[in-house]
Amino acid sequence: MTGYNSNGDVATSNGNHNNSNSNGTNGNSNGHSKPVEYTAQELHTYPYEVIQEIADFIVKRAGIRPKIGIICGSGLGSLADIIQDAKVFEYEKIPNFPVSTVEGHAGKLVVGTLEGANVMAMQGRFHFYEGYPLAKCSMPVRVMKLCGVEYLFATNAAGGINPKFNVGDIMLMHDHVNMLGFAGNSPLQGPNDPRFGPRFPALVNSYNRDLINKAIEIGKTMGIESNIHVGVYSCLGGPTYETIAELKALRMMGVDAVGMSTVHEVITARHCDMKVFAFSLITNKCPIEYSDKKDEEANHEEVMAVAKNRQKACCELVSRLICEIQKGS
Ligand SMILES: O=P(O)(O)O[C@H]1O[C@H](CO)[C@@H](O)[C@H]1O
Ligand code: HPA
Repeated sequence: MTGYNSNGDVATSNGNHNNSNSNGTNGNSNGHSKPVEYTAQELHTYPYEVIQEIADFIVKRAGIRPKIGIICGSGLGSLADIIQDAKVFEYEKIPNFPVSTVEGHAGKLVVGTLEGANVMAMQGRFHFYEGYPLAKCSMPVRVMKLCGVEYLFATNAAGGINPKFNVGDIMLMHDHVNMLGFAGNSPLQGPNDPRFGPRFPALVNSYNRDLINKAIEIGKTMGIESNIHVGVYSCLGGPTYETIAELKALRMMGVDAVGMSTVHEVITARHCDMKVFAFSLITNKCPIEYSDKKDEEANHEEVMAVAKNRQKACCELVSRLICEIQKGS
């Protein structure tokens, strides 16, 4: 495991310290100072110091402090491809960063500019079903915060439960139902570090109303107003897609779209007082009646194919919203 010595230098697991070496890490070459090994428990909850070290690693090499953080959903990695003057960090080369294991999540952090704003984008997020605890899944949001990010743009691919939604539509999230939270699981579980935020954060108005309204207006000028909705997202643990009974229950609870991500990222972002904008690309319609139709079964290939098809519209929405933020700053 990569660790740090008492000078804050990066060291590799064999104890040899690298000095601006090929894997992008930095440190002494004398080999005398002992690397700090973080325990599995420490990396379970990611202490402030580890997050700070990761943020410093990125900012130092990117040479800029990003203001907007983007998390690309399944098949939506192209949101990061439109970033200019990009510096790309493979997750494997960032000390103490988890690795992406899901198809459609490249595992790269891209830092650069978009519409004149400094941005950082995750091409690949971490999901609970990959075996990561929620604190680890959303740890990059805290890294973003300590890099200087003020706005989180979280995107996802999701199944449409609201019968009015069609495949390819975009649902601007204005609220969520935290099913993992119902089951007693939270990214904020464990000791609270007040340097990030309060022990008991409120989550009403988590989704920035002003940004939602701006996105609706942008949708109109793009001529896609009939494909844009505002609704409630729910995150389940996955990796199974939902049963009909579960989908019926979610619909009764007022859920419009379902996925396996985003909610823990939003919770983490709101805890450290970031402004949040999030949307779901509806990649499949969820059945809420029993039938034998095979084509009603969700599958990840279809999810990614739809996302690829709609990436242009998603990129335009994100770019133009960032442009609006820039106008106001
Ligand atoms: O939420 P994102 O990462 O977009 O991915 C969605 O797509 C995958 C299922 O096809 C799940 O990981 C679900 O959460
Ligand atoms: N359910 C859960 N997650 C998803 C879906 C779905 O139908 N589509 C894309 N991600």
